[in-house]
Amino acid sequence: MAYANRNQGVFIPYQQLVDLRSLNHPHVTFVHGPPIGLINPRNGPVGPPQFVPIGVTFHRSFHELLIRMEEEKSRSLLQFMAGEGLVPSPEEEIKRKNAIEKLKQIVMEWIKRVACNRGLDERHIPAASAAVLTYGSYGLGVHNSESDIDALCVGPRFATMGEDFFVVLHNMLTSRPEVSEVHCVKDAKVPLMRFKLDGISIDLPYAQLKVMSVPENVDILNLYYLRNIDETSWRSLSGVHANKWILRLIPNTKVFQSLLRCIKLWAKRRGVYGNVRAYSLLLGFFGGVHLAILGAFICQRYPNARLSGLISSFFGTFTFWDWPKPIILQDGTLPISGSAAEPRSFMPIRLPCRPHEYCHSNITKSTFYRIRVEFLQGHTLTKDLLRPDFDWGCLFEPFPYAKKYTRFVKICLSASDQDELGEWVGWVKSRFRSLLVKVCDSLPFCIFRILPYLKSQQLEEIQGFCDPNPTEYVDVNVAEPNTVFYWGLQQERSHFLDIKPVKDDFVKSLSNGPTGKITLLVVQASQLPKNAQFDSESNKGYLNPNANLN
Ligand SMILES: Nc1ncnc2c1ncn2[C@@H]1O[C@H](COP(=O)(O)OP(=O)(O)OP(=O)(O)O)[C@@H](O)[C@H]1O
Ligand SMILES: [Mg+2]
Ligand SMILES: [Mg+2]
Repeated sequence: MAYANRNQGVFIPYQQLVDLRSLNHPHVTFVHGPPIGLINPRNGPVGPPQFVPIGVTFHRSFHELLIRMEEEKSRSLLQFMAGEGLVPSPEEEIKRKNAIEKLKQIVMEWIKRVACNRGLDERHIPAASAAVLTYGSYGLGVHNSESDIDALCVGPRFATMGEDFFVVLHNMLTSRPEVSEVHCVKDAKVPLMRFKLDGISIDLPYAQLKVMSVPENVDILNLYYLRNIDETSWRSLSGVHANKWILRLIPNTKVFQSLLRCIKLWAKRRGVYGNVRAYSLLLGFFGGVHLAILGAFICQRYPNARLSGLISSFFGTFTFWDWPKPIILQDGTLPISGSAAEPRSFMPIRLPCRPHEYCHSNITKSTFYRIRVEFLQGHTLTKDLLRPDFDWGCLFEPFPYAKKYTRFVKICLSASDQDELGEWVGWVKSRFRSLLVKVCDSLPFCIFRILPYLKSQQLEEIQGFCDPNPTEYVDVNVAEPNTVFYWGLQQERSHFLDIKPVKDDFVKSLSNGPTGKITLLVVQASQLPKNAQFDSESNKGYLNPNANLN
């Protein structure tokens, strides 16, 4: 909000200044608050009174000029984004809509079959109904052609997760010709089935409501439907809840969507976005939900700002944020007092739905550092957007791994066919955290359980820093289907890293799951495959999960 006054110009309070703080212009005057004196209770005032700046005033014509320039920068950013081909084409959108319609039909067929299997009265079977609700980036309208569709299957009281969802619906899906690569992720915080429908990746968790029939357009914010539901269903519903709240709490949906698209592209290019698709696969970086809440937070703080100003504020705010102070969207309720509800996380980000929980996060010391450096770099680049030589391209430069790190840990996962590889990679990724850091906080306190962990070997512990680049590559020199990761290692530490004990420890943590081959090697930057797209020069295809490395 700006306070206009024809004589004095336009006053903007500090909290609402976007990227103009660095301006040193004759038409800008700093405005100070009333004098604040330091008082010593015994001897009276100490030193001269302090004047704290509370904002700036702009000469009206200069202010208008700034607004025009900000609008111009916002337009050029939108053009840049369109050039990146991030917005799906109308054909792609139709394909997605059709896939969702098909999924809804399959789910309807399924629930009638379950009603039959469960011996429901014949008269009730035609009325048996379940719903499919989309959320995630698709629900927020910020998906691109690489995004999955996150869809929640909501079923009635007689359809169980263990039997009806993971067995009956699973079998129905695998028998359809248009469905492929069906995987069950049962041991995640939010259990789900993951598959491709007409080539589009779908994540499908399940929530069971304690009602006999779930209408197609069920309002899951209505307390009637939420009575007595189990904890897993609550967690599964939280994605849809969070989306609904975010869209309710932001002042302008269109601007929010543009901002979120931009910061997702930035995070992907800079290697701080994990293409996670399940909570347990988060590799210490942001997932879509974290960025959505950070973006919504900035939109709430600067309700009248233009896109370019929001980008600048995004970096300015989070560079100087007093982490681990949590990010909480204003929703009209009072903040929870005390820190009891806050998780022990480097960057707590609270979900905007009730009960208030925090986004699950696997941020480690190394990834926290990486993210903060990226925020700072973003801030340095965008704090003075209005300078004439500013170019949006510099913000979205791919992170130059080969220049930043001299050594990498190469993790190669392979299996005899693509399907097995999918299961194997999913399993290994869900355990990746224990390759980076000690994971013993969930163990009950028992010295015999903890002892082996005290001796254990994790990359961050041994090396002090490890950058788990989330990009997945394929090594064409390996005959079997494979997925390769290259994680950057700190330069200053000793060049010697005995990878064998690290591998042995990690392999131990992989028992009790799907099997496949794993090799761990330390390679020099000069040994990276020749056309590896690790450098900022190669732009397109950098994040292609199947980028060819040879
Ligand atoms: N760590 C998490 N904590 C809480 N909720 C999460 C978490 N990860 C995912 N979710 C829920 O699952 C939804 C889908 O997650 P997903 O990883 O597919 O992100 P997305 O926002 O859809 O981005 P993308 O375009 O990369 O798919 C999120 O919107 C969120 O509601
Ligand atoms: Mg998604
Ligand atoms: Mg997903």
